[in-house]
Amino acid sequence: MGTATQIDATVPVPGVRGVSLVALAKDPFGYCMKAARQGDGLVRLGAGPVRAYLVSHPDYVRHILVGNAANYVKGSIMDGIRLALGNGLFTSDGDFWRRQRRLMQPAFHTRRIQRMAETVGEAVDASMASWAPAVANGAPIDILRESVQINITIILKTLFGTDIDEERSTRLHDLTDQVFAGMTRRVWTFFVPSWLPTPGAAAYGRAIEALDQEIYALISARRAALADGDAGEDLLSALIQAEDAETGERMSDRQLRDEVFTIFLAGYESTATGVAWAWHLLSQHPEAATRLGEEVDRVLGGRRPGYDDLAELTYTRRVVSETFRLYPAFPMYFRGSVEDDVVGPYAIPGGANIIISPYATHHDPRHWDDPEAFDPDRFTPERYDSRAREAYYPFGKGQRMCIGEPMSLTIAQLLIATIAQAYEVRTVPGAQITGRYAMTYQPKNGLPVILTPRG
Ligand code: HEM
Repeated sequence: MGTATQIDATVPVPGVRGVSLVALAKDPFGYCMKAARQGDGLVRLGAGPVRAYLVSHPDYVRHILVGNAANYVKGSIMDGIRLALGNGLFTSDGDFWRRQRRLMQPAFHTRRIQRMAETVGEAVDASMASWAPAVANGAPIDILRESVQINITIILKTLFGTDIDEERSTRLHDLTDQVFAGMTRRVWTFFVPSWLPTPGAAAYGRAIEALDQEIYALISARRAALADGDAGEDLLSALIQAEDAETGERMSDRQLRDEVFTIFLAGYESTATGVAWAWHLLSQHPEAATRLGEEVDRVLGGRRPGYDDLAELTYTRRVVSETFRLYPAFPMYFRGSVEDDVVGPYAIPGGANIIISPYATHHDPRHWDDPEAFDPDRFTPERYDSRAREAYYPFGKGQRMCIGEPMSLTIAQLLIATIAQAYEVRTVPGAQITGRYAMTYQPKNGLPVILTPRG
């Protein structure tokens, strides 16, 4: 339980002004980002009885995620997400979450990530081979679609030890998109009266059920393989065998399903989208692409990058960091306050919905100079000072930080280095690129680029 705080602050949280509720209904993400520019990083959303707050000031974010984290649970906005993820690591709270995190953390150890680097190489090789005809003809390829294909291959191999054909991975991706769409619709329902029907509820239910069948089939195949003595180096085998150090307990089948569903959903589209946005940015900033190319040539001398090269690929890493600043894969995440609290000068009541937005912080000129500019050198040791660190949190903060961060950064760095080594990436003239929010922030209609082999 949170620490009860006497509210004696007198400053009411400012409400949103001059943005119509029609705008909220049409484009809730756009509404939230406009709202974030008002006030000083804590603003009350909606109107009437809605008790929802958008938080983007780094100090207030730190208070909620770190300083008084015990007062902020995942909250009721997550109810719609729980329909899909159940009581997995992303959605659970309290002692149950703590036990699961303790149980699962060892499965994300560095050795597994090192092994995963080989899988990254294989997946990107297969995709690059399939691009050859388009490259030869100067035809565009959709780098988002390709990045999704590569990342889904990596996560399935890492999670289940399974190679997967394109048809199945396309089916899994379609289902994931439907699940994300259902979650997104549910997330915004706290703005509307509870007696209104939620659009798309049946389709959401069907998508969860279909993805469930796929996940259960993959779990039972892995259980059978384990029973046959195939120890398996995959994440799922580690989760099946994980024992609580205090109680010796293992996870139930239902819990395994929730965790696997969570890792699958949290795990590939986020990284895939990030890598695709990186290529979009690089295609628009040839000077950055040239520096990247020079770095991979110098460090790798024509060899494929491996895990041990990552520390040397410092500019590549800065490109990844800057991409996740401009396009944090999860631009918003959610909490609910337990007791009344004081955040900065503001009174926040217990039972309120809280939206934390790294996207809003990362684009705020009060925290970043020229925030819309793509400038990887913001992340040089000289410039990435403590103020910038506070204002940067694509993977969260505090005890609920992303368990997959090292995995995701490794994949992103390796993919960007490998593609930079082989191609120059150019924009397609006339292509209009816009984003859309569907839990992750992704290009709306794909991301066409033209790849030219590097000399
Ligand atoms: C670009 C890639 C990714 C981004 C930006 C990202 C972002 C995040 C964020 C912001 C949170 C915290 C949410 C909160 O505080 O409510 C989180 C949690 C989580 N992420 Fe990621 N993530 C990424 C990739 C991954 C990958 C690759 C995996 C797994 C393989 C993963 C698994 C999880 C899990 C299980 C949690 C819940 C952790 C907990 O509450 O203990 N994520 N992620």
